[in-house]
Amino acid sequence: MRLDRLSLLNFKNFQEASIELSAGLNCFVGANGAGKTNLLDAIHYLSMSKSFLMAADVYSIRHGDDFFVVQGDFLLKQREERIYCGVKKGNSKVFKRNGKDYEKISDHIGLLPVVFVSPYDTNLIDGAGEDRRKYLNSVVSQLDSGYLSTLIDYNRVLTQRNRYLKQAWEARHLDEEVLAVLDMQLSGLGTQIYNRRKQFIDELAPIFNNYYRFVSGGNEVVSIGYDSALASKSMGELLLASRDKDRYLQHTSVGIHRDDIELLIDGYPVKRDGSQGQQKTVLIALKLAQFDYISKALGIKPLLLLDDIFDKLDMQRVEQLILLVAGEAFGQIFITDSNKTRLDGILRKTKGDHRLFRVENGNVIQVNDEE
Ligand SMILES: Nc1ncnc2c1ncn2[C@@H]1O[C@H](COP(=O)(O)OP(=O)(O)OP(=O)(O)O)[C@@H](O)[C@H]1O
Repeated sequence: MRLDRLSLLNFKNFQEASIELSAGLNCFVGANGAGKTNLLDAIHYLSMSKSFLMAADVYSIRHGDDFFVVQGDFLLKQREERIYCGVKKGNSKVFKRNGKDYEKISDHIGLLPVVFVSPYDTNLIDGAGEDRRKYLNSVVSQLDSGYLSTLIDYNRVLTQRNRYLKQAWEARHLDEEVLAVLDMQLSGLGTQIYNRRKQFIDELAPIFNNYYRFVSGGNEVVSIGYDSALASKSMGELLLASRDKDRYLQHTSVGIHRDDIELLIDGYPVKRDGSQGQQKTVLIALKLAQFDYISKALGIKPLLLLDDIFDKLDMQRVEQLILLVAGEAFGQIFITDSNKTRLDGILRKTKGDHRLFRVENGNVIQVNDEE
């Protein structure tokens, strides 16, 4: 899979831009605030139908305008695919594949997978459990279209259960049978989600370790695990055991909406004991492992978006990463850096097709390597 052309209209700081991309490595160099991350976010839109920054769509409309359009011409399994995303203030988002509106935009997720490595990923380490669950949900839904609908159903039943607990508290009467029906539905959906997430993390773990070892030079040992109360008890047992507590709390205190990912370095939490460079290496290894996992599961190499990945890393780690990026293991890569010398270093090592672009105040210009 590859993106051949990216066109933007009123997207963030780009008034109008159209870029012909390399099938291999695409390097974007420019000063801070030039719009490099915005370009990667536009690509994220075409894959995931929303901003990587999770912001509302209207914030991606260029200041002073009232709509934006992002369009991409892809080649997927020898077929051309034109993806269009348009957002106008006050209207709902229009998302089209080859000129045809999607009935449900969520049906698009997984068609053109993407892996985004970003400085904003730090919330996967120092953020709340919710940030890590969002990450899990976003990755697994690219792998398995049924997962997203199961998750939507789970959240719907969870809302119903919480509403019922509140009503029962206010009415001073709880019908055990109503709760039992809700619990049964929630357990069935929750167990499916637990199994899918656990399978993903268990299979990701050895790949994650390998990438960490390669980039760090084997200086530390890391591990990743899925942290869930469902590991020791079934969801039905957990709901039953917390029924009294939930009545008083008026919400559901157990379930997969409380789960987390555990990241350790030499046996201790990365969040507490990892240095900034180690934390960054963990995030990069996690995302590269995700890339391998998705490639194998879907039989397509996702687009790899690498935003400012070298910051905070020592020379040895930077060199190892350059080896990875310049190699043949990944498909189409998009990499941003404010340091042109570093990008030149990567381009010199790259044997395959590549292009260098300069980004300046919302303009993108293709330049020759030696310029
Ligand atoms: N809706 C918008 N309309 C106009 N400009 C916007 C909008 N949203 C963000 N910007 C501008 O985009 C710029 C940030 O772009 P971006 O994050 O892509 O920079 P960058 O090149 O990646 O910089 P850095 O090297 O610092 O990471 C800022 O100048 C910001 O004001």
